[in-house]
Amino acid sequence: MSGPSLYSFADVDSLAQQLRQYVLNSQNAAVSRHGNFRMAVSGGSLPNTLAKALLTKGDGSSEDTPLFSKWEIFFADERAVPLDHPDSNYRLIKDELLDKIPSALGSPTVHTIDAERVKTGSADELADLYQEDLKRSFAAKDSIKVPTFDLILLGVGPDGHTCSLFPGHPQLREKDAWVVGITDSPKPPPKRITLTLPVVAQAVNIAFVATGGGKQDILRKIFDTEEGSSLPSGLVNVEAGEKVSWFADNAATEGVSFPKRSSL
Ligand SMILES: O=C1O[C@H](COP(=O)(O)O)[C@@H](O)[C@H](O)[C@H]1O
Repeated sequence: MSGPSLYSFADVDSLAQQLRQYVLNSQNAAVSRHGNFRMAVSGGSLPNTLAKALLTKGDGSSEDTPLFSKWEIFFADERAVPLDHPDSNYRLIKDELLDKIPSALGSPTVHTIDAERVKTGSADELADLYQEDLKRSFAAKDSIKVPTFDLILLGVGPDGHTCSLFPGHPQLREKDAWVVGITDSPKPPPKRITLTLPVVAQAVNIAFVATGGGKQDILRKIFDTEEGSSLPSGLVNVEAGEKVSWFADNAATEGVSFPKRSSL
């Protein structure tokens, strides 16, 4: 299997344009395969860029139209906070994207963390409940070892974390569970749930979005050093290879020697 693609664009607007094309290609292929589009999203800076990509007017063709009523949105990771809390990844995607989708385009089905149990449930209980939700969507008829998302959209932290999989954390080695809880996230808030690495690597397509000069050091580490391939984001590159695309701007890729592409 060959490696990931690293796309580098002049600015966030050009990145958003290409990200739109990539997401809609993925949507169109998924809808032809099985009638809907099952995607997992991250929090952090991603929802803002994703909204830029999806809320702009397209060229009006059927290939360039988001079919939101066929979308099922899951979370690559979520913080164990109420859904209206400022730290909630759901709240972020709701504020940035979901609330701004014109009603004529339909609305996605969104799979949130269990809102009733979020305050009192342990991280493990919340992870189990979310895994049950995934089972209902992905394994309703068959028993499957790992769910196959059509697309997973990821961010990367300055330490190389992605989802809520942090460097050196035991959850990174999880092989069986689809979703795990964590109570000691080095980035606040500490209590979270996250998809596991085998679930991320199984997706049909996986895209990282990394913008701004603040991502330079970590991108250099991930793409140009041995050490980078053992960080959580680097492990996604290793495990999923050519299924992985990185959407970055030139500010983030400055100084990265790994070959860059400038269009899809
Ligand atoms: O805590 C988190 O951080 C990562 C990276 O966020 P960014 O702001 O550096 O893009 C994010 O992907 C993850 O979903 C979030 O929970």
